[in-house]
Parts: sequence; structure tokens; C-alpha cells
Amino acid sequence: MEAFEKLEKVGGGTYGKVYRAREKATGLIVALKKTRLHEDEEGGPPTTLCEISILRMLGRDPDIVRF
Ligand SMILES: Nc1ncnc2c1ncn2[C@@H]1O[C@H](COP(=O)(O)OP(=O)(O)OP(=O)(O)O)[C@@H](O)[C@H]1O
Repeated sequence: MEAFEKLEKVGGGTYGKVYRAREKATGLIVALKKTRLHEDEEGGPPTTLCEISILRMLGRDPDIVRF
């Protein structure tokens, strides 16, 4: 999170908030999604892991971040 500067909130879904943000190193404007993580769920919430795995599958698009 320290690598990004939050600019403003652009939306919110069931699982978290989405911010317009700037990557400090490159100046790139990105959508930053902050999800609620529950410490008692080992490895993270299933819905968040599912979304990350789908984004990884789409990872060849230059507009989608790589994990
Ligand atoms: N890449 C993006 N660029 C601009 N706005 C975005 C982006 N991603 C999300 N948003 C905004 O944030 C909102 C919430 O997105 P998020 O992915 O958290 O939830 P959702 O999938 O829309 O809803 P839910 O999780 O409830 O099904 C979106 O409706 C949209 O307004």
C-alpha cells in the first residue's frame, strides 16, 4: 500500500472500496481495491482469492495489474 498514493474513492462493492490512486514509482494512475481481510480465515477470504485468480488469468492485458 505504501507504493500507492490514494487520490479519491471511486466506488465500493460488497467486499471493499475502490480508489483512484497513483503508483509513486511510475506516476501511473490505477484503480486500487481495498478488501476486508478476516484474520481468522487462513489464506484470505475465498471470494478475494477467486477474484485474484480471475485477474491473473486476464493478466496479459496492459490495463490489468499482475500479481
Ligand atoms: N478499474 C476500475 N476503474 C474505475 N472504477 C472502478 C474500477 N474497479 C471498480 N471500480 C468502481 O468501484 C465499484 C466497486 O467495484 P468492486 O469490484 O469492488 O465491486 P463490484 O464488483 O462492482 O460489486 P460487488 O462486489 O458488490 O459485486 C465499481 O462499481 C466501480 O464503480
